[in-house]
Amino acid sequence: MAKPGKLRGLYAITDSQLLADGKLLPYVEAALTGGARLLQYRDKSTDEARRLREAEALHRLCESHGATLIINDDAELAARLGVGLHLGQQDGSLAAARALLGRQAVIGATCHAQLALAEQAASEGASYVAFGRFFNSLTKPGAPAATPDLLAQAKAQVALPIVAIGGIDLHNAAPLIDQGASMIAVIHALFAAASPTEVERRARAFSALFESN
Ligand SMILES: Cc1ncc(COP(=O)(O)OP(=O)(O)O)c(N)n1
Ligand SMILES: Cc1ncsc1CCOP(=O)(O)O
Repeated sequence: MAKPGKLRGLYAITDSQLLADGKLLPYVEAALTGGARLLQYRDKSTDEARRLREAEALHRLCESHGATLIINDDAELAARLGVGLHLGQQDGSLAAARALLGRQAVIGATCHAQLALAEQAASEGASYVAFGRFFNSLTKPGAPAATPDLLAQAKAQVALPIVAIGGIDLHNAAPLIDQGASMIAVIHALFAAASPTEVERRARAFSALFESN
């Protein structure tokens, strides 16, 4: 199981469009330097060789910053690297992923806006449950909408760390942490930046929100 405290803070998620043209590694390094504690490699392409190369490079970066790497969707790639995994509702069995990756692996589950999905994920061995989208998301506009009060309900009912995702930026994140989110997952508000310096500044600002909460 993940150590207490490991699953708290800024959760950065990569996006292949925002991080094209050689931006992936410098922008991720900046996010980690700025304090991101988890990094999810989210790449929907079918280029297996590139995915393996990029995931390996991200794994090295995460290790050098003491951060946790999570692979989106792909349990085989997570097993190959010995890292964590995030599964959506259509991405295969969480219990099978737990059996494949072992007790120590961080495995997260998408629960949209449904507490029942979170309870099920907990019973199947999830390490965290993710709710959202909470706001308009440029990355995934069609994701089911959730409201912040869901986080307080989840905190009372589900004994796992809670991730909030979807349209979160530096102006709307704090109330989600107040309501019970122990991680804030961000794509656009972190990586749609003009330079690595700006990514690092944003990551520091997101991370600081957890110090005052
Ligand atoms: C932390 C986190 N929460 C939710 C998601 C969404 O996962 P999913 O529903 O599988 O959708 P895709 O990301 O695969 O488009 C996530 N990736 N990370
Ligand atoms: C993957 C995902 N799942 C629900 S919303 C979302 C996108 C989050 O990206 P952004 O922070 O840009 O809204």
